[in-house]
Parts: sequence; C-alpha cells; structure tokens
Amino acid sequence: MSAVPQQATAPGAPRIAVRDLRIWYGTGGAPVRAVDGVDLTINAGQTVALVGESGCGKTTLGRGILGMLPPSAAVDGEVVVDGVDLAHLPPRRLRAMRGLRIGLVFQEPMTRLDPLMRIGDHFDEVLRTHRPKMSRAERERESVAMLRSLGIPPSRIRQYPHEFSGGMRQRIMIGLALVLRPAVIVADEPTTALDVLVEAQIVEILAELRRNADCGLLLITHNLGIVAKAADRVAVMYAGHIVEEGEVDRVFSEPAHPYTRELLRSTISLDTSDLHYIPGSPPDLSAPLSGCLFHPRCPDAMRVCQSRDPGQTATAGGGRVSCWLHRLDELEPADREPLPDREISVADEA
Ligand SMILES: Nc1ncnc2c1ncn2[C@@H]1O[C@H](COP(=O)(O)OP(=O)(O)OP(=O)(O)O)[C@@H](O)[C@H]1O
Repeated sequence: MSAVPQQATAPGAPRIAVRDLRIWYGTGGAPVRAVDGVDLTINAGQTVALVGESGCGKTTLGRGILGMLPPSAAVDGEVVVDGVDLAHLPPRRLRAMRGLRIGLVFQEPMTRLDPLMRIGDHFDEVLRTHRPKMSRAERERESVAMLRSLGIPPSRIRQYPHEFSGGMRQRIMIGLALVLRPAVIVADEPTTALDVLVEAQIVEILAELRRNADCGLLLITHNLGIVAKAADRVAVMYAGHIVEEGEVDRVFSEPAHPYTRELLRSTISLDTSDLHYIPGSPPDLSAPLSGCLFHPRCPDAMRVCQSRDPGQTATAGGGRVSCWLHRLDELEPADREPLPDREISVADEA
C-alpha cells in the first residue's frame, strides 16, 4: 500500500491539546458528568487510543473534541487545535473547522455515504466545500491520489457506495476524513461493524496513517488487540476521568493503575479459558463518589482512596497515572490500611 500524502507539520508537534475538559449532560435531575477534567495531547503522526468500559465517557470526549455534542450537553475547558480553541468558537466557525481541521470516521460508513452519489462526487463535494479555490482538475487529482493511497483502484471512482465492500466503504470514509489533511481525526469504534479479516485491513490502514500522515488520530475502541497493533499511546478512561495514559507497550506490559490491569485481564486470552471480569459496575456519573472513583471495585483499595483524589503522578516514558499506590510515601500508615468495606460494591452487582 502506498503512503498517505505528507504534510508540513514537524513530526511530534502537538496537533491537539485538550485541557481540563468537562462535559456534562443536563437530564432534568443532577447533571451527568460524562467527562470530568480531561487533559490529553495528540502529536503529529501519533495515534492515541481511548479505552475503558461502556459508559465511561469515551464517545462524549470524542464528540466534545469534534464539537458535535447534543444541545443537552454543556462544555467547559479547552480543545486547542493548531492554536485555536474550538470549545469556545461560535457554531458557524466551528462547523468550518470541523472537516477542515478535524476529521471524523464513524462506526457504520453506509449511514454516512449518500447511496445516490458516486464515490468521486463525495470527495469532490468535501473538497469543493472546504477548499473553494481548488480547480476541478486539482480536486480530481487529490481524490484519485487518496483512493490509491488507501488501496482502492482509482478506476472505481465513478462507482456508487453499494458497489463496495464494507471494508472498502470504511476506507473511503477514512479517505474522506484525510483528504482535507486535518490536524486530527477522531475514529469512534471504526471496526465494530466489520468482520475480522476486514478489521485487520482497517487496522493496517490506521497503522499506515500513523507512519505516514502527520495528523493525530484519536482511536476510540473496546478492542485492546487493535490498540496494541495500531496505537502509539493509550489513554484509559474510567467514570469520566483518564486514570492512566502512556506508551501502549509500557501500559500493556506494566499497567500502573489497578483499573488498567483489571481491564487487560478481562479481555479474552487465547492462552487461558478463564473469562475474568471486573466485579461491580462503574459509578453513577450523576452522583460521583469522593476520592478515587474506582475505589469501590479496586482490589488494592486503601483507606485514603475513599476520601482523597490521588491527583496525577508521572510514570516512566512520559506517562501518568491517578492512583495512590504511586504516592505511598506521602501517606500515613492509617491511610494505607486496606479498605474494609469493598465487598459492598461487589454485592451490589448481584
Ligand atoms: N445525550 C445524552 N444525554 C444524557 N446522558 C448521556 C448522553 N450521552 C451519553 N450520556 C451518558 O454519559 C455517560 C458517558 O457515555 P458515553 O457514551 O460517552 O460513554 P462510552 O464510554 O462512549 O460508552 P460506550 O463504550 O458504550 O459507547 C453515560 O453515563 C451515558 O449514559
């Protein structure tokens, strides 16, 4: 497969910086704090995977970055893309930025491609809207180059979406996001609707994208196998917070947070027939707990964990973790005692 077109941003320069982002949904009762003080940076050419159990806020964070939240959501904090804070842009300027600076890859491409439009016309429309000065010939050249870079023969440019396989349609979606050379692409579960073989192709494309394009990619996925193959860094989300972030290899081989460790254990392994799961369930985000939010389910919980937020501690390789186990030297002996009433939340599950 040939390379995705190159851009001029210095390798490793930040393309997006999310700072203290908070997103909550007003539901009539207490607000649901779906994203609660998230910091995240994605550099040029870097893929950051966002993982965590269902309901921990991954999609809300992705949509917050894209400025595509429902009207019931309120936002505070910063989403800085190439120096512009998107979280505080008026809706019209935000719409212009979206697509141009931030691309989006959806789970199910068929719902996003117009069945009555040829593939070439999809590319043409995107380029015409966002790059009005481009000539027709230039637009066609760009479209053909993009299709070729994604392994789709340019001869198919006049075909309709239904003439492509599911995997090819997803590649076309990736191409439509990439053709504008955005600073960052958000891909929310891009392989969920695909079979295993096609999923492997998409993973390869995402890995290729990481090597050759200089945009940043936020990859939201439940599939830790994909994270291992396609991401540079992983951010582990729990109850609206990023509890651990770091290089994929390091986080997977030496998870610093008990939640990360339990999440990794809960994936089905070919080496074992045991199916491990994390007892209990994530907290109600409209009535957050004090202290570390994972403490009711944490096998390592200490007394301090139920009352005091652990803040963030740097880990090796430029990572970070929010866990008192990494700040033991700051604790009194009484703080370090194991938490006696943890079984309550496990019983809740039953
Ligand atoms: N439109 C909405 N209105 C109110 N609450 C919402 C809305 N969307 C999501 N939520 C709540 O926000 C929290 C985070 O949901 P979100 O979909 O972001 O999690 P997720 O990690 O992406 O889950 P999944 O992996 O199942 O997609 C959940 O408690 C969810 O019920």
